Amino acid sequence: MSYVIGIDLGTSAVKALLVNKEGTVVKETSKEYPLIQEKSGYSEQDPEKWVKQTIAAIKDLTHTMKDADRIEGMSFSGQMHGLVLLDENNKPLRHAMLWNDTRTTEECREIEEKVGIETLHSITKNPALEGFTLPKLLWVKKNEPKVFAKAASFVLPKDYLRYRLTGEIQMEYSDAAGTLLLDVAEKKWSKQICEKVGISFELCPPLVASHANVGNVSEEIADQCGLAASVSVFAGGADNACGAIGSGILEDGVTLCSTGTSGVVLSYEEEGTKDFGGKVHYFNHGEESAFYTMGVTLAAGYSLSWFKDTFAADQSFEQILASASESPAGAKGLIFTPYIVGERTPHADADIRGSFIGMQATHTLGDFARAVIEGITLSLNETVEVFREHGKTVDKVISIGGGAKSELWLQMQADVFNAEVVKLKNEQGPGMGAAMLAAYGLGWFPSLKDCAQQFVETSDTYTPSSENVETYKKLFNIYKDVYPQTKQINKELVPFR
Ligand SMILES: Nc1ncnc2c1ncn2[C@@H]1O[C@H](COP(=O)(O)OP(=O)(O)O)[C@@H](O)[C@H]1O
Ligand SMILES: O=C(CO)[C@@H](O)[C@H](O)COP(=O)(O)O
Repeated sequence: MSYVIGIDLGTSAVKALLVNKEGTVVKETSKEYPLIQEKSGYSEQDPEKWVKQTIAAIKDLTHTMKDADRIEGMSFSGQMHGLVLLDENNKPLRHAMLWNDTRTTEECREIEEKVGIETLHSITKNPALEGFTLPKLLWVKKNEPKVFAKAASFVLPKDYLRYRLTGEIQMEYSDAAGTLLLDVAEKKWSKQICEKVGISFELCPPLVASHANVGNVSEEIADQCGLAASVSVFAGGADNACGAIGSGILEDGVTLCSTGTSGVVLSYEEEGTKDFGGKVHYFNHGEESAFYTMGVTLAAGYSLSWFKDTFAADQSFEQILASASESPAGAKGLIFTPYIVGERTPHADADIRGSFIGMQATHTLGDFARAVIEGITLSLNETVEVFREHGKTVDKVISIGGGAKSELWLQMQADVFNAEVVKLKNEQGPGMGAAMLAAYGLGWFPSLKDCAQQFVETSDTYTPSSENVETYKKLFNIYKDVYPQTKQINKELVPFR
């Protein structure tokens, strides 16, 4: 039997899936790495750790295999937007600045001023947001001029990882869309934006399609990973594009909800010409010539991990979720807003911070845990609401990411979104999407849709409970009030951080 490997370079860990030609996940593994947060708003990672942990993960997959020489292809899914700035020898000049690093508010305003909000929107389809790559390039240029002077190119996290495995530098469209330098509809780097903001066009790497064969694993890496050097490497995609592919979101009508470190609600778009007024992101899909829109909650799983690490470090996620399930819908009047690193959708605000509202002496750890999960889900519902306001039907949601391991959370998503929520056999949609790009790139299937028919398998469906739907409708209205009520207070708290 032949195999492909799908690598998902997430924010909390790299996950590797070994998938056979029938679409069965034969083996999976994950290896963690830390976030580096030196100041409030800063979020970085060491690219060398991504490489080291990915090699260890692939080794985990291959070391007990007798037929590792039957692994034919490999592809990648990666956390989006992170700036990996490279010198002329393709060596990183500094740690990567990640998608949840929000230090670049000033640079966002500078982009708006120099490019013009309308021009920026017509070319990139998106507003200037702190998480995107261009503001990070400008921040380094301004604050670390000696580092920037040595820059020869920039790539995104999974592109750097792929470079280290193959020796070839490229970026593909679905991730390039999140840089704020791509003409999304034309699929080419925007000379106009580069010139207006003073970034050399030469820094932008060559662009390829997600399923493009970009080379082979180098002999040295193949040796370290227990692979044959003939393994073909395919470019891969942004984690959310890959999550969509791995969940079969390849046509209009089904919505994706991903609860990883970030939280995402995503919907397929055939064309790149619709206008959501910049309220949600609009990016190129990993399927050629397709697009998607999505809203992002910056700290989804991250809010739960923060809560666990800070208040219940001795408990597993399963134990925390079990105590949350003992608390009723509405957590006895306790509301949490997940703005612990600022927010993106629908409030692009780097200064906002989270709140627990309504604490009372009878609240238990379980009530707090429930409020955290509810707050994250209510935040994701703000994107569902934007989609519905723009005429999209949201009645079936495929749920992936770490949060989809929990039945309580899946049922809560059904109740809050008032939609059917479907769990896949494997919650690792992005890794599966990467494996599918390799399978399609190898020519195993005539299209990604054909591949999805074979590879994407659903398991359970969660239907909304009418009683909880009513409770969450009321709670959602109260939740939406917390942002405007705490915005100014948080601005005044900035100097204390
Ligand atoms: N058993 C569980 N139930 C619910 N959530 C979980 C569970 N295990 C992990 N998580 C959440 O999943 C998140 C990680 O999801 P993952 O999709 O792996 O993220 P990423 O791709 O960003 O690395 C963690 O932040 C954690 O909050
Ligand atoms: O910034 C975004 C999307 O715009 C995030 O969704 C990142 O792509 C990180 O994803 P996870 O590590 O949470 O999967």
